[in-house]
Order: sequence, then structure tokens, then C-alpha cells
Amino acid sequence: MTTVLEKGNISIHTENIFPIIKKWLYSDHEIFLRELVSNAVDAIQKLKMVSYSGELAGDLGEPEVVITIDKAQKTLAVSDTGIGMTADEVKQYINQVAFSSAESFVEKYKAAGDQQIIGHFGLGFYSSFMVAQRVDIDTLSYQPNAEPVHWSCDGSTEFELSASTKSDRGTTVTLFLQEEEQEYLEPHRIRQLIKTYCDFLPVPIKLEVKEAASDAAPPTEPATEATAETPTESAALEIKAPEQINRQKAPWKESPSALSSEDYMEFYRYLYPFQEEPLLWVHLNTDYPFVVNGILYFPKLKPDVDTTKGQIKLFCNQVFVSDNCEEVIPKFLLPLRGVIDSVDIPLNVSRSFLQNDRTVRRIADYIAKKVGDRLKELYRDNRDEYVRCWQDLGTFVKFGSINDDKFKKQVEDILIYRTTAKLGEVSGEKSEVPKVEVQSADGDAWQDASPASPSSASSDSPPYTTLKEYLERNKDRHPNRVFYCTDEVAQTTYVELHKQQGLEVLFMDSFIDSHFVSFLEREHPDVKFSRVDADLDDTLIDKDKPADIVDPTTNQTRSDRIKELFQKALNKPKLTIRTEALKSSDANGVPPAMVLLPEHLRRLQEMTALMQQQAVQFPEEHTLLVNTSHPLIQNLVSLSQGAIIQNEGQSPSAELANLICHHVYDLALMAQKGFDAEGMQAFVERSNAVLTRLTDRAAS
Ligand SMILES: Nc1ncnc2c1ncn2[C@@H]1O[C@H](COP(=O)(O)OP(=O)(O)OP(=O)(O)O)[C@@H](O)[C@H]1O
Repeated sequence: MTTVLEKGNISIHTENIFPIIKKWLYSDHEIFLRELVSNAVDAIQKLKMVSYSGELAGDLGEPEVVITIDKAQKTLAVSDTGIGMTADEVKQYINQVAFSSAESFVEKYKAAGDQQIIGHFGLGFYSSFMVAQRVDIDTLSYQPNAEPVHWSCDGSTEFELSASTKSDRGTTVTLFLQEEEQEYLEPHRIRQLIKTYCDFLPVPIKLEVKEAASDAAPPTEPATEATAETPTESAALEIKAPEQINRQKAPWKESPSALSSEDYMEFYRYLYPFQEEPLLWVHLNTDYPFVVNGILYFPKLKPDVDTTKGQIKLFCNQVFVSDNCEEVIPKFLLPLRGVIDSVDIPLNVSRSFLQNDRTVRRIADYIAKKVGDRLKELYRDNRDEYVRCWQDLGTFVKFGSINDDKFKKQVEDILIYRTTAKLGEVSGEKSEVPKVEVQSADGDAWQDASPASPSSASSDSPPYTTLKEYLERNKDRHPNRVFYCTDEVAQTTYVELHKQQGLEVLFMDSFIDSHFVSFLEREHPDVKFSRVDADLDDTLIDKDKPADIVDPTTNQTRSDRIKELFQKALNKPKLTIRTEALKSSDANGVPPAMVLLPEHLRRLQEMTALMQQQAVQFPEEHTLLVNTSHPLIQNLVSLSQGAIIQNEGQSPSAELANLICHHVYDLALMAQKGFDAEGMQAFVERSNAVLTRLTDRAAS
């Protein structure tokens, strides 16, 4: 019979502590395992410290934590090979420290009210009573001549301390599970919990399952004679050899120089299986003025990415805290993935408190700065790669620039845009390569560095430019004016027209770009941004073309005639018809007509659509620019010659001219919007009618 050394009462100030804890953490009972395994790993780390200081007489042994499921006993035990406790330490740490930390946990919970708490951390050892009706501790201290101690408590405030039979150093905490908590006897449940919370703890965590032979899964191979023997009491228990169930290695805790690219990739695949490979990563590694370690990955962005939901995992000392650390990292970095580990992020606080915490804000700034540094480093060292990733990186960088002033300043020199300019070939051009400040490899020293190659990356990749370079290159032709395109396919006619006249167009075609153009305008109030289809620059128009008088009696010019022709044919009061002779080396190279929508009108339209959460409608007020230099338009005038199209009694030629006016307008409109069913039907019918008439004429 074991001798009871002491029976006592645990000092308790908060009445009914267990009902309170149970109520608050009702959905989070599972955290008990995280707390017990963390304590076990702490005990092993403490033993190491003792050993370093030379206080440990014997061997350190193999550090490991073993979780044992005993199905027959309905117990779950967590054993470690750590520092252990003497009877006095059990009294002090378990009866006093553990209980007072549980009490202070409850106090903090009360203070936070109904707000969501980030981690439920710090409840510690007592969290085991959320799932156990009785908890035993058997422990043997590392200290010379220490006696093993047994502690037992049934969840009341009374405990019992006696001698234990434990013969090896360390601590075993055994939970006698409550009836409704039997799920923790299932190996897959324990595996899942360890994978979630303790996967990266730096000690092997093993799982051992003891079950009655009859409960065990049938053997895959026929029983051998030995196993088929009459079961003795011990043989009736099937004990599977402990298997390690945590990954153990936490790459973010290692030095970046110790990891290869493949190590980073492998870790990404481990965290986010079946996902596309990331573009690049940033290894966070600082001890001062706060401790932050982590690896952040830039994934490929999908246009429908939800930038409000984070996927970065938050850890504290390698123990998983939360899948979402929206309060800890700047909003614009939420699409990043990976791990952040910091002991300096307060965990038993509400999320709103966290947002206003000074250290957390400084950590967020630090992370943003490291991300900016990484991008600058890539820009400097591997411009081709930077350009290759830009489609995805650009979204982060632009979003970050809009949202974070410090980040904006950091990356403004590395914001690039795809351009129509043939860089390197532009006459006598030697674009100035912006200097980029990059953190040196060995610490916080900063140096100016020029990118390895000029803006145009390698010859076969599309050319990219910075805004500064663009403005500089075009300062004589169109000072402080930027032409841009948002849809390369739809706006191709306009882009070609600009290109032909040597006007450089930037492609601003990612989903963030409409906001980004407004942002750039605020940043550069003296620069005007016009989409290629907003208006035509004077350089595109042949102003010297003499006005052709076609009717000496009325002094009507060819342009007046064309305008009248279209006005009558289309009969759209809100449509402005403008006639211009467009410059071109090849008359067929520019379109006969274009639809223009003034920049301010288009943006107003987009804004309204956004606010009303509707699709953008193309406004009826727009301009049809008819190119009087185009042969088609000139033929059209001849066709209608003599008889301006009348609504009634039209001649066959006038009718054909009418149809062609509609057709030219529809073709021009196509670059701006698609047809609805009715419009499409009319377009097809008219196309056929025009072709029929033309073939009739040709055949006759
Ligand atoms: N497996 C163990 N081995 C040795 N000592 C332990 C073990 N588990 C708990 N202890 C001791 O009991 C104390 C109380 O544990 P408890 O988990 O309640 O709080 P904590 O670990 O100190 O703090 P927290 O869990 O809030 O981080 C620990 O500080 C430690 O000294």
C-alpha cells in the first residue's frame, strides 16, 4: 500500500474555477494536449540547460515525449525525459504556480469579456481537468538522490501526494478521461492534434497505443504460432511500438544560410500541399528589439483572391497559435503564406487589443520592411526573375503602396510597368537605371546597388519600365502625360495607333490597376494619365490636312458631310460625332472609326458601378471619332454622293451607306463593350445585308 505523504487543499481564490474554465473553453477542450506537451518539452529544455551548467551528474539520455493511449484503462498519459520534480517542487509548481496561473488566466478572460481571444494560452497544466476526471503525476527529479513522487487530484481542490514507483527521470502526467471525452483515446485524434499544435516542437513526440488484443485491428498477416498462443495477461494487451508523430524540424528557426531553395520549397509543400509553387520567400530572423522568426512565401495570386483572409500561421515558441494573424501583419501582406513565430506577441488578449499593441505594430512594420527589402534584393540581383514574377508580385507591391506609406517609399523605385516601347532600341536611349538601396547580406548595413541589368530584362521577355523612366523618355513628345491600356485585346486598335505614331503605352491590366492609376495621380499631381481610348493625343491627328469643300453652294466640307452622314444614319442624340484625319503611314493601318470615352466619364462610371455593386455599364454619352483619312470613309462619302441619306425614299446607294455607318459604329464599339443578344443579332443580320449588297453590286 502506498504511503500518503500529504493530503492538502490547493489554495484557490477564484471560486468554481473549473466550471468557469469549462464554460469558456467549451469548444476548445483539445488545447489541454498542447499545454501538457509544451510543459513536457519545456522540462526537457530545462534539463539541457542544467546539463550545460554542469549541474547534471548523469547522462542526458534521449530527449523524447511519449503520449500513451491505454484503451483498457481509458487513460491518456504524457511522459517526458525532462527535469522532473521533487515533492517540494510539485507542491510549489503544481499546487501553487499551476493553480495561480489558471486563476490569472480566468481573470484575463473575464477582463476580455465577450471578445475573441487569440490563443487561449497560459491555462497550462490545469487545462487537463477539462477532459479528465482525475489527473495523476508521477515524477522523478534529475537531482541526486531524488525520490519519485506521485500526485493525484480528482478535479476538486484536494490533492494527495505519495511515493511513486517511477524509476526513470522525468514526468508522466496521466489523465483518467471523462466519459464524454473518450475521443482522446483515438490515435487519429491525437495525431491530428499534435500535427496541428505541436508539429514543430524540437523534440520527438511519439505515440504509443495500448489496447486489448481483441480491440486491435486484425493483423494483416496470418498469426504466427507464437502470437497464436493462449493469451497471458500481458499478451492480452497489444502495445504498438511508439512512432514519432511530429515533424520536429522548424525551418524558420534555422539560419537562412543553412537552408537550400529546395528546403524552402519542401517546407511550403508541407504547409500547403497540392498548391502551386510559391514565387519567392522571405526569411524573418531577428532577436532585437523583439524576437520574430518566420518564413513568408509569395504565392501566385488568383484574380479572385480574398485579400481580407490571411493564411499565415502564427506560432509562439514553435507551438501553433492560430491560422490567422490578421492583427499582426499589415493588411496588404495577408495574401502571403507561411509562418510567423514570436514570443513577443501577447496571446491572452482580445484581437482588438492586439491591433493596438505597440510591439505588435512594430513587428508588423518590421515584417513589411523585410518584405520590401526582399523585393528590392530580387530587383537588384535577378531582374529577369523579378519581371517573371511581376504579374503576381505587382499586386502585392501596388496594394502595399496604396495602403502603407512606409512601404510605398521603400518600393517606389522598383514599381515597373510593361510597355510598348522597344527598350534599348529607342533612338539614342540610355535609360537611367534607378539605384536601389538593399540590405547587405550580413546584417543591417545598407548599400546602394544598381540592378544587374537595365530595365528591359532579357531580350525575349517583354519590356518593363519604371514610371520615372517613362516620363523621362517621353518628356519631349508628351511631357507629364502617360498613356495606358487596361485590356490588351479589346484596346488593341488604340494601342496600335499610339505605337504607330511612336507614342509609348503602359499596360495597366491587373485587377488592382484601376485603383492604382488613381493612386499614382495623387502621388504625381502634375502627371496626367489617359487610357488609350479616352481621347486622342494631338500627335495622332493630321491637323495639316486641308478642308475639302464638297459643296460650294453651302461651303460644306468633306468632314461636315461625313458627320452629317453618321448623325442621320445612327440617329443617337447623346452620341457625339467627331471627324478627324488620323495620321498614318498606311491608311489601312488605322481604323475607320473609334469610340472614345473621356477619362473622367469612364472613371465616374466605374466608381458608380463599384458603389452599387453592379457591372460597369457603357454610357450612352460617348464620342464616335470618324477617321476621314480612311479609304472606307472616303468611299462612303462617294457612295452617298449627291443624296444625303433621307429617312424615307432612300436610293440603294444611300441605303448601303446607311448600313455601313451602323456597321462602322458597331465595329468601333466592340473595343469598348460586348453586344447583348439583340445587338449581336442586329450586327450579324446587318453584316449579311451589307455583304449581300456588295456582292450584288460586284456581280452586276
Ligand atoms: N512535465 C513537467 N515537468 C517538469 N515540470 C513541470 C511539468 N509540467 C509542469 N511543470 C511545472 O509546473 C509549472 C506549472 O505548469 P503550468 O503548465 O500550469 O504553467 P507554466 O508552464 O508555468 O505556464 P504556462 O502554461 O502558462 O506557459 C511549470 O512552470 C513547471 O515548473
